[in-house]
Amino acid sequence: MSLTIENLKVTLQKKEILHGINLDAKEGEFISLLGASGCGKTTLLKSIAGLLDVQDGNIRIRKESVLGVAPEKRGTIIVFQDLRLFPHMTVEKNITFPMELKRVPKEEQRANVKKLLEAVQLSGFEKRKMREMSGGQMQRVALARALAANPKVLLLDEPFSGLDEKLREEMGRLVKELHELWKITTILVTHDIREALQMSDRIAVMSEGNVLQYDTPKNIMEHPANQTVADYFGKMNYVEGVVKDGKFVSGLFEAEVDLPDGEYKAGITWFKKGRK
Ligand SMILES: Nc1ncnc2c1ncn2[C@@H]1O[C@H](COP(=O)(O)OP(=O)(O)OP(=O)(O)O)[C@@H](O)[C@H]1O
Repeated sequence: MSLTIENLKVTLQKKEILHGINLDAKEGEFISLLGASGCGKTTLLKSIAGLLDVQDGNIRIRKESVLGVAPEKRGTIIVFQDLRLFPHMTVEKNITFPMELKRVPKEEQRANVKKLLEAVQLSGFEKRKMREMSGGQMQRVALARALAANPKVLLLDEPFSGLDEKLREEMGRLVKELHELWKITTILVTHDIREALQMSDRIAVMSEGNVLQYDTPKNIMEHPANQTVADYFGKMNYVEGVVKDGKFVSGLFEAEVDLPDGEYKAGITWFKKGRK
């Protein structure tokens, strides 16, 4: 469902952390919050979920303000980096937990678990104890549990950052696949520029409690709003692509260029011929 954040100000221990954030996500959009450590990404996510008090501004889900609505009644679910699963319980129990709270009938719970485990590619793992699962498998269970709550807005707070690069990419692909299928409005917090570019419809680049730019990956790459955004994206090593007829095309962004045809590597402000 759609999400609108209007002039949001949040103060923690007498220090203003968010200075008037404006952001909107259309129904089914995939948004990333990108920015240096401490810029307020988690604070924004927790505010949306109702885990922090808001001093000024508004948060609307499907046009209705959710300020004052208890976290469990907002229709938001956060998956944190530490996952917060119950290690002594089975996979099934972990996933049915939100359904128990909603008093979903047992039969329906079992059918849902089956469907969710299929979705996260863990069919047959119902009776396994959480502590017998690998890191990547736990991430999948956490995702299944989040989806079990049937959220209006799914909030992902760097859920893959503890994984090695290969697993991280795998999880990224899975989340994107699930998003394509279920179209749940999703906000992902990440430090990883490449992940944000690959996964998002739009990216909010944050710095020190403000949003510096909120736009599609393509527009941000082609027209960074200011030097801070350009420098931030400049840290990304490169993307690979092809120049044909004056146009550079890659999986991440496209740009008009005055270069001969061929394969190129590109940073935000440079192009280098060849793939080496
Ligand atoms: N409970 C709190 N009380 C006081 N200050 C806090 C609290 N939680 C976070 N902060 C401060 O708020 C600022 C933003 O923190 P936040 O966790 O939102 O940043 P972040 O962008 O998510 O960082 P990271 O990428 O490292 O997770 C930081 O300066 C942090 O020290």
